[in-house]
Amino acid sequence: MAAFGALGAAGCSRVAAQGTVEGGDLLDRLRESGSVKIGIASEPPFGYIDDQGEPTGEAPEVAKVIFQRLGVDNVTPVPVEFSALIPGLKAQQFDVVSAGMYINPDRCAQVLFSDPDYLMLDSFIVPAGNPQGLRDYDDVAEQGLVLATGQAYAQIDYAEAAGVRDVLILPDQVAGLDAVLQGRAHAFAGTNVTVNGVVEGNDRVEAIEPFQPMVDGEPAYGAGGFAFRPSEKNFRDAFNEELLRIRESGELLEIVAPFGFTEAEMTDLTAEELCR
Ligand SMILES: CC1=N[C@H](C(=O)O)[C@@H](O)CN1
Repeated sequence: MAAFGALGAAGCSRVAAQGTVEGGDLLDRLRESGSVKIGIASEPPFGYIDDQGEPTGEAPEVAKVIFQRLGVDNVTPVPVEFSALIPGLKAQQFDVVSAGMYINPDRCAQVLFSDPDYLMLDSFIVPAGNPQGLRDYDDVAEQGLVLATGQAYAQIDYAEAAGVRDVLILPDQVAGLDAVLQGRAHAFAGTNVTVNGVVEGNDRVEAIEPFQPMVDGEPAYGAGGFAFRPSEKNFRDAFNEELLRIRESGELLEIVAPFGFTEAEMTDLTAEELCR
């Protein structure tokens, strides 16, 4: 049963049975409710729930600043597996994906992206001492080793492009650490900061030197941003305007530095370039 409300342009919005609000301009409705739902993937340091139960990480902290400036004070996290971020966005479970998702042509065919707020190299979790001497995906392919990575991660494409035949798909980096510790995979591939975060304090594993993944001889840039439903171009544009402001002023680096991001991870790349 749907009740019709007076939100947004007259007669354009309606409150559906589950209490979600549909129709009209999304940003207007978020301002009115004072709250926005962000999809996160429980992947420190990109997005996670801290010990106090609060959403934090590189992407949620950037989102908090931008939404405050857009007049939306409360950011409510919706944690899902990484592979459920785009389906969850499309199914209206949340309003924006705030998980540091890499911007690439496959994903651009499904969602709208902001410009990237960081650029990152890859790394692998390997047993301490890196017994196979791994430096990149080509080394894994040449030695016919098992490479684990996360479900729906861009790293699956990088591994396949290099000719890795045995890719073990796992829910996340914690499962990846277990797989390497138990010898089910020779390595786990992820972003440099994810991998370094998960090996910290464990002397049975290490992170290899960060490297630039290549696909068909070209660098596959790990540049992440925020994802929006294709119907929400106005919302994306308003968000992006604020993002570019803090990117240009340097405030972005101040927000993300506590999560291990440095000047080296700042970028001028655009979503348009990454979607090509
Ligand atoms: C932040 C992040 N980015 C990559 C991706 O977007 O596929 C994956 O490594 C999963 N986590």
